[in-house]
Amino acid sequence: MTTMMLAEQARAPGKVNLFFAAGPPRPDGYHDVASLYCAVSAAETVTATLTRGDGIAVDVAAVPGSLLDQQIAAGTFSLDTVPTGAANLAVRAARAVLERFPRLIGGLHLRIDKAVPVAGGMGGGSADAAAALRAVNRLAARVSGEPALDDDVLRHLAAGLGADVPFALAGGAAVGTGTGAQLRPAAVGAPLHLVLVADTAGLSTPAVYAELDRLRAGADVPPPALPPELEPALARGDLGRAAPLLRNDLEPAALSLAPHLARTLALGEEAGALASLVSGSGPTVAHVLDGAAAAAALAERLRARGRPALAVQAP
Ligand SMILES: C[C@](O)(CO)[C@H](O)COP(=O)(O)OP(=O)(O)OC[C@H]1O[C@@H](n2ccc(N)nc2=O)[C@H](O)[C@@H]1O
Ligand SMILES: Nc1ncnc2c1ncn2[C@@H]1O[C@H](COP(=O)(O)OP(=O)(O)OP(=O)(O)O)[C@@H](O)[C@H]1O
Repeated sequence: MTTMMLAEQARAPGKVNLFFAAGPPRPDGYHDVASLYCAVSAAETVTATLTRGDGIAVDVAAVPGSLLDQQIAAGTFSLDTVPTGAANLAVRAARAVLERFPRLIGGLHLRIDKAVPVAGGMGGGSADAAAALRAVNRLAARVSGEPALDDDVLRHLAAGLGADVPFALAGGAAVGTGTGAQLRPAAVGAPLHLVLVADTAGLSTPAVYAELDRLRAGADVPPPALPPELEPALARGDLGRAAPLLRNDLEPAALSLAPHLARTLALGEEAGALASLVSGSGPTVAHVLDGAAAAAALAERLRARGRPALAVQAP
């Protein structure tokens, strides 16, 4: 007798924000942003399997050699801290899809193979949500015989799950406006070579935004916008021109909450990086290197000194 494994798998990338400007706080607690999102070659994988039960069970594992895996090996992170219940973004994503397939009976098992640091500013949870949307959509359609949700519906569900989830669904490079969920594709002429350096602790995204508001209290904050020259320079693959324009408004706030990040940022200058910046709300730091060999060498040197570090390509 053969058993048919009813499983579907999907991947979604972690991200860095090559440029990130945030406006003043809005009445709803969010901030309007201008974000140049760029996917990195460190990705999350979600495998959705149909079960006989009726709940959603979650198993989380670290991808061998990933930044997350290095953090676990260094003893600075434990997978036990990742929620496996309704607070997990992949579970929320799965639920959002299942609501659209009301006739489907059965439970779900989600296996999440994580590569991206947790609460690291790289949108790991958002990538899990995006991958779960796709995997559960395909599984539900297969099992129910109904048509799969189209991309417009998936994008709508993604926006309801978090500001970074639509980008995780789209991948590549994109400019995000509004809360970051409104996207248009951006051109990157030559992939960037980054070294990502993980930190010993995570930073809470709302806490970093709150610190930004505190640091800017009383100041006149301009509406968020990308420098006009940045996109054309990146599209041409002109890193010499683009690198000095890279900036993250959340970096001073992340540094205020985690002052030791100044040291991690300084590692880039010592290594001849073209730019170094905190990724999103931090604390992961991204160094932009001039080529794959330079990136691999820096990552190797940092790992030899016990720092979780990884050379990646973006996008
Ligand atoms: C820092 C970034 O990762 C940069 O891409 C994002 O702005 C954060 O995206 P995210 O984690 O998907 O954010 P959400 O889960 O939607 O929101 C978490 C919290 O971050 C703050 N938040 C988020 C996005 C935004 N444009 N303004 C905000 O003020 C709010 O306090 C919100 O309650
Ligand atoms: N699938 C998930 N993986 C990791 N954390 C999750 C997940 N679902 C929910 N969380 C919760 O969300 C918090 C932030 O996780 P996440 O790794 O997405 O942060 P982040 O990468 O800094 O987010 P962002 O860059 O979007 O601000 C975690 O501390 C955890 O409690």
